[in-house]
Parts: sequence; structure tokens; C-alpha cells
Amino acid sequence: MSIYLDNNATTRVDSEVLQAMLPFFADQFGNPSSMHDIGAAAGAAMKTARQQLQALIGAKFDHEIIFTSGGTESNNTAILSALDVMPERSEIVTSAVEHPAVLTLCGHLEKTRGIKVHRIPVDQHGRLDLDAYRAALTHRVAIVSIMWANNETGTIFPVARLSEMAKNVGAIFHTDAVPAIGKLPVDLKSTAIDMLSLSGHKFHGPKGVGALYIKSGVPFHALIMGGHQQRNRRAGTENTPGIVGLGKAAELALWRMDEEITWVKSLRDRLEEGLLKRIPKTFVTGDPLARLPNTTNVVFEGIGSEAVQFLLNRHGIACASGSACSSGSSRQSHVLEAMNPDAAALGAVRFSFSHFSREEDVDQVLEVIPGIVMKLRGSFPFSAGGERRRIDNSAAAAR
Ligand SMILES: Cc1ncc(COP(=O)(O)O)c(C=O)c1O
Ligand code: FES
Repeated sequence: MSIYLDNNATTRVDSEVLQAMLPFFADQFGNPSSMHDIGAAAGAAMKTARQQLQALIGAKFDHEIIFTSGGTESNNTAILSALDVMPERSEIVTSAVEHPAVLTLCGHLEKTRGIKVHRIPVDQHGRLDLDAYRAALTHRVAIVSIMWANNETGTIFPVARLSEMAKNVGAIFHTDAVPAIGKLPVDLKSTAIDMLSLSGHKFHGPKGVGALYIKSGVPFHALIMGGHQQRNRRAGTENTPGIVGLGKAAELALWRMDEEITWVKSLRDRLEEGLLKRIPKTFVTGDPLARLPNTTNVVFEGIGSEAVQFLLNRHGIACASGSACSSGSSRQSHVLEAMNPDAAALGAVRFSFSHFSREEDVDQVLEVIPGIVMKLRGSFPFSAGGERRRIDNSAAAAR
């Protein structure tokens, strides 16, 4: 695959991250809980990784971070913990556009434990309905779980403000920050956020490793029970190479943040402008004012997004239609459905950038996509002015 524009599904492991991990598969193989030097070296490396994450998310203490197997486990842990530590409360507030790692669990809790789940709706730009949010917040709510930014559209939610509101009713506030980490500055010290989930593979770290931030003083109950690892908060021998890689990826993300944000935004904007100029009846979903700098989610009216993705793939261009875990199933995007049921029937094509993305990638997409859309719409494309014109590379694009 020569052009990879699906960085919200997963990212390439940075070579510096890989180099940092390798020794922990070989010479430094010790168990971090062991008392001898080989174990202590692994324990020290884990402490460094915790500090690297602490710096990236602006946590007050490094012990506020536990390592998990990724975003899914972190989300499950946060929600189940809140219900355990506040048994007198039996409601959850979340949004209609969360990742399945939150929504599937909430649906399960509703069915099996009689938990009441408020799924706050969004408007056509994916913005949260603040009145509905306010109305759902009562002293019956154990936890609010609202994502920092949406993985499909990039829409950013005002989590600092939402966490203040949740605090007024004594609910724990959790945010799934998986798509936001490395693409937005995060400083937890200055917010009322109690818990935050992140995942290594979304910012050039390895897969299968992530973290949950638990603010000091917030009551917590472990999900995975067993040994005494991680101060009894997550049992099981730690994935030291993965954790070291996660820490290194956090360090690189912090170093590169400003430069990366500017770079991915310039590529994203170049792509959007080019698509909107070249292809009529095309629109971008998500909040135009508050969106992740690396993400665009585009609807080509009249054609299904999976067909566009399929033909782009034939041209060596990787993008997404819907999110990686629901693509392949014929289910519509629940995110688009919540925003715009008309668009949901067709779906949207998501392009997501990273600092490895290149200008040539954008130019290549802009070269082939008008022909693909034209082929699928079964007619010649219209220019922005509505005038019919033939695109020279249409034959090549249709292959
Ligand atoms: C918003 C969001 N939350 C959670 C996850 C799950 O993370 P992981 O793949 O590390 O379990 C993802 C990954 O797609 C995501 O986009
Ligand atoms: S893999 Fe990203 S949404 Fe599921």
C-alpha cells in the first residue's frame, strides 16, 4: 500500500519507538515485580514510560496512570469501576456517537444490570446537545463518559466544560481521548476530568497497549483482578516492551505536537479544498470550528462510501468508510446516523493523516478520486460552477 490515509484506524510504529522496545524482548526481559536487577531494570523502564505519559497529558503525578491492553480495556475499566464505587447510583451519561468500546458496554449494562443510560444526541455537525446533557445530569449518575474527539468526524467535544458540569452532581467524569492524543494539547491538571483513556497504536506506538489516567483521590475499583501489579489497580505481568514503546511514542508526540498539528492540518485542508473544488455535491461532516486537525470525513452525494474506498484501494490508497471495527459489516455508521440520517445511508469516506503523510499523497488522491466518483455516479463530473467537463484521467481512474 503506497498511500496510507487511515491513521485514525491505526498508525505506523515509529522507528524510534521500535528501537526503544527491542531490548525489552531480549536482554532486559525481566519481570518488573522481581526483586533482582533484571526485574528492577524493567520496573525502572516502566516508571520512565509513566512519566512520559504524565508529561503528554499534563497529569499531576505519574502514579495516576495505569497501563492496560488499550483503549477498549481502559474504557471498560473506567465505567465498571465507577458503578462499583458508587453502588447507590445507577445511571450513566454518554453520547450517541461514542466508540463501541463505550456504547456496547453501556447496552450490556442496561440489559443485564438495569443501568439507565442517557445517550446524549448531537446536531448535524456532530455537536453535543448541551441542554440534553444538562438535563441528564442528576445525583443518580455514577459516571459521565464522553469522548474528547470523535474518531470518525474529528468533532471535538468541550470536555473541560462538560467535566465541570458533571462535578456539580458528584459524578465521575471519564473521557475517551483515544483519537485526540497527540493531535490536541491535553493538560489534565487544569480540568475536572477524573479519568482518561488512551491507546498507543493511534500515535505511533504499538498495538495492544494503552493507559487509563485516574486522578489522584478518585475512588477506583480494578477490573482485572489477580496479582498486586500496578498497586492492585490492574493485575497481570506488565507488557514491558509495549509499555516502553507507549512511553516513547508519548515522548515523541509531545516533542512534535506543534509541528505535527500544523503539518497534518495543512494536508487535510489541501485535500478538503481540492475535493470540494473538483467534485460537486460533496460535503464535509463534523464541526467546522472544532475538529481534529488530521481528520476529514467526506460525503459524496449519491454514492456509497464503501465503493469509493474499494476503488481507492485499487489505486493503492488506504482510507476508511466508517470506523475500522465496523467496516466489513454492513451496518451504517452510528455516528453519521446520529448527525444526519440521510448521509448515513451512503456513509462517508474518512481520510486521516499523520506526520508520515506527504503532500504527494494528497495530490494523488485528488488526481484519481474525481474519476472514481464520476464512474460511481454513472455520469461525467460537474465543475464547481456546475459546468460539465470530462476528466482526462477518468479511464485510468475507472480501472
Ligand atoms: C474513540 C476510540 N476509542 C477506543 C478505541 C479502542 O482502542 P483499542 O483499539 O486500543 O482498544 C478506538 C480505536 O479505534 C477509538 O477510535
Ligand atoms: S477501530 Fe477505530 S473505531 Fe474501531
